[in-house]
Amino acid sequence: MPTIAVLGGGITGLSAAYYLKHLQPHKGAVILFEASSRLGGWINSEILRDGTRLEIGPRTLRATGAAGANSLAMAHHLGLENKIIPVRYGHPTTRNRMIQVGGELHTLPSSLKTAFQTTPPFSKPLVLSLLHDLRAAKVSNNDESLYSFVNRRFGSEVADYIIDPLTRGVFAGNARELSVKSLGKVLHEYEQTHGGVVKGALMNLFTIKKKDPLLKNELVRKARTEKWAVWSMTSGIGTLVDSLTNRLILDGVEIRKNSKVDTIKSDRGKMIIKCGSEISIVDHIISCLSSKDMSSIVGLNFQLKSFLEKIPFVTVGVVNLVYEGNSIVKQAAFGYLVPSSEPSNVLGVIFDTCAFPQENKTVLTVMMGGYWFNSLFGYNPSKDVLLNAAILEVHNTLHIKTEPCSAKVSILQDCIPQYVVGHTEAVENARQLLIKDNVPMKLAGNSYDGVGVNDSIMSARNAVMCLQL
Ligand SMILES: Cc1cc2nc3c(=O)[nH]c(=O)nc-3n(C[C@H](O)[C@H](O)[C@H](O)COP(=O)(O)OP(=O)(O)OC[C@H]3O[C@@H](n4cnc5c(N)ncnc54)[C@H](O)[C@@H]3O)c2cc1C
Ligand SMILES: C=Cc1c2[nH]c(c1C)Cc1[nH]c(c(CCC(=O)O)c1C)Cc1[nH]c(c(C)c1CCC(=O)O)Cc1[nH]c(c(C)c1C=C)C2
Repeated sequence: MPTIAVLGGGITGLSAAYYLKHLQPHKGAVILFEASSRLGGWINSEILRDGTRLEIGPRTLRATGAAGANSLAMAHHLGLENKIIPVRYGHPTTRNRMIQVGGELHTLPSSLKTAFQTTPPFSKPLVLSLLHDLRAAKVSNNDESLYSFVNRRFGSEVADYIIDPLTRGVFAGNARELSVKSLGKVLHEYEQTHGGVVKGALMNLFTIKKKDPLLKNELVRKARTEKWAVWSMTSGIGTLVDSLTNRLILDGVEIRKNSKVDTIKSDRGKMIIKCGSEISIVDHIISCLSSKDMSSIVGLNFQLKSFLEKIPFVTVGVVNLVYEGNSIVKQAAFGYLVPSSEPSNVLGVIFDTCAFPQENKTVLTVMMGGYWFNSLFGYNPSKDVLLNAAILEVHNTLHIKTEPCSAKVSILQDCIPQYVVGHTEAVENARQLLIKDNVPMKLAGNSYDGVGVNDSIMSARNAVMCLQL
């Protein structure tokens, strides 16, 4: 029976081990290596002594799309449905997403009605940007930056006030450097195939779509019927990690914590893993490490290393602020994002307790830095600098004068990979190289096929599906 090693105990690694046992299902040994003493990677739900729940990493999973359905199906199989808290379309956090321009908060248009109105900071109704796209000439290219694509097709206001802040609110990144082909694949395809985004979207209406087989899943159907937009769990996203871990233990997966893989190499169809003084020889590896960590362990395979090294990462400062009382923030909203044109060190602020209320507490999360982290805060800022910046931000923008009753500051070093122009090809080249050299290894995780939790789980599933055992 072949032995499979899963590298990394973040959500991708845990999901890969889960799919090995439940999708294929693999009868041989599965060993999971995790460098640290805890599982979950960037997923980090914390419960304070007074019971207040904080999320330092991800806080919601999208319920929509194929990857959204896939995660829900996994949650269903893990028996988590009673612990899920959905946020339905129509809830203020799905309608009210704000941006800060000139120090003022503005709600982004979120309905057909508001798209026909002129709402500041826009100088004209958003619907006119669709006409801009219909009139804009097609430019044939293989990839370009998200900003330049949107600026060309929809105009500068959509690029500056929607795409720029949204790129900060998902990638903590710079829309002028990130790839439209990787992040807006469909938009890029519509222009290349149909000459424009609106034209492509209209053509798409007439194509027959395959029914997603996951729609048979009870929880997926419930989410569709009840119009869930996003979801979390009663004790936070960490519950997914705990539940997966328990399942893997029952499935007989060998979980090795505190086991940092130092090097891996391929030798006559096997993979050799060096971890401290221990050597393990396995038949296949599913790497669920970030490309950055992976590049430091691939040893002599310089070509693979050079592909992996080219994917940049950004650091995010996360400050969770807790206040006594429920009426600290006046606006009922998801939160707000700050476009890069604003003179601010803040990327955005999430109003956590608006989506997921907690008894007599208001929780806000201020996210800072990202692509601009080092230029704003230097290489080793003290946590006090970030805390003070966060308190000043909510004081100035949300007019919160009271002191938080507790706060948590985290500096998440190199936490979000940046899919820069050319990313899709670089990933494809890295995967092809492994196939060409007969290296029995798959690459999964948020460095390659999407940065969300859903994408990570889906990439684990795809890696397992591609295994030929
Ligand atoms: C601040 C923040 C907010 C986010 N918000 C959301 C959100 O709201 N919704 C959403 O869907 N997504 C969100 N994300 C993204 C999501 O958290 C990540 O995409 C996802 O957690 C990545 O999981 P992963 O398993 O691929 O990687 P990781 O979590 O990075 O896991 C990799 C694991 O590998 C281990 N490791 C590293 N090197 C080695 C080694 N040499 N040997 C063994 N183990 C090693 C690490 O310790 C780690 O546990 C957010 C991310 C951040 C940082
Ligand atoms: C301000 C910085 C950040 C905020 N969230 C993140 C950063 C860097 C990280 C992040 N947020 C989401 C994802 C997953 C995306 C996915 O593929 O599912 C990641 C990596 C979720 C998300 N955040 C926003 C949107 C529109 C989404 C997509 C899912 C959804 O519709 O909810 C916007 C947003 N992010 C932040 C704020 C303050 C904000 C909008 C007001 C914080």
